[in-house]
Amino acid sequence: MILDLDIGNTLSKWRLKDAESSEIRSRGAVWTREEWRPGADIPDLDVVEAVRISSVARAAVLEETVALLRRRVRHVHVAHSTHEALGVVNGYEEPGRLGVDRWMGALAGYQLAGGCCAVDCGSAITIDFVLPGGSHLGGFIIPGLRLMKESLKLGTRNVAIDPESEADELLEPGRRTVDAVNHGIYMAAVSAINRIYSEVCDQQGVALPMLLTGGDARVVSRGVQVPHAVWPDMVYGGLEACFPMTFAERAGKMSGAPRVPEPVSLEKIRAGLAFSMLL
Ligand SMILES: Nc1ncnc2c1ncn2[C@@H]1O[C@H](COP(=O)(O)OP(=O)(O)O)[C@@H](O)[C@H]1O
Ligand SMILES: CC(C)(COP(=O)(O)O)[C@@H](O)C(=O)NCCC(=O)O
Ligand SMILES: [K+]
Repeated sequence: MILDLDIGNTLSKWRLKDAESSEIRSRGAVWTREEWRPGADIPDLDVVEAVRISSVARAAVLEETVALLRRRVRHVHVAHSTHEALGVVNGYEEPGRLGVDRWMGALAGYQLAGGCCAVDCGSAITIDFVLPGGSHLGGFIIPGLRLMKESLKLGTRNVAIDPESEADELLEPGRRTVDAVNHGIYMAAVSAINRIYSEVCDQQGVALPMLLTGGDARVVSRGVQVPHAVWPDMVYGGLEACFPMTFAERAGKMSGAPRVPEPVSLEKIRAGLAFSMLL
């Protein structure tokens, strides 16, 4: 089995992938913390022959995790943000400082769709752009839904947005604090994504397919008007592309990759932008 680990600021996600069949056998998530203690929510390492890790947690968390895994598993691969990989050139002045989850998402998006806009809705919402030739432009970082809510300190932190709620409801004015906050942060997130996408496509003169991932991707997806696909395993897709192990991976296949969404024309994007400026 291959153990893929995506350690975020909030949650450490894992999945076990069969090295022979490329099937995903199990998956889970635990709160990101200093140590991995064996327990019901942690995979059994006895069946693991290789690990691939993307981590944006504090260095100590990664070091502890890697030290523990190296005692039990032969192959441990840790992803890093580099100047160039798989045809993508990192847009950061200091490439190593780009969050490796963003880099994995950008690489996966490029491998799937060519140029793309990769959006990761986790603790932070990150919006990264890669042009069709492989040039990563950099991106945007805003607080994620939960962080925005906590920063208001209005006592609404424990009332999460119902992931099943419809965008229409979430975009109405709230008539209680908790709704005013939930609808406000939702509007902030989806309007930022819509606007940033249009601005950058306009600047670059290209309509890019958008891919969405992260813990809040599904609910955010409902409010994003830009045609897009939700790809929960996008960060894992970057790990697969960087460290291919299975037959399917060596052939360039990434698990759970969606169909590439067809972007609307650049003219439409520009018309939408011009219209929003007039209001
Ligand atoms: N079951 C869940 N447990 C915790 N957070 C969840 C859950 N479902 C959705 N979320 C949302 O997803 C976010 C975490 O998403 P994730 O992509 O794992 O973030 P990160 O990579 O920063 O750890 C939380 O901030 C929260 O808003
Ligand atoms: C921006 C992030 C905090 C997002 O992390 P996440 O929400 O996935 O936990 C992470 O990618 C990070 O720590 N990046 C380093 C700074 C940068 O990318 O510029
Ligand atoms: K994120």
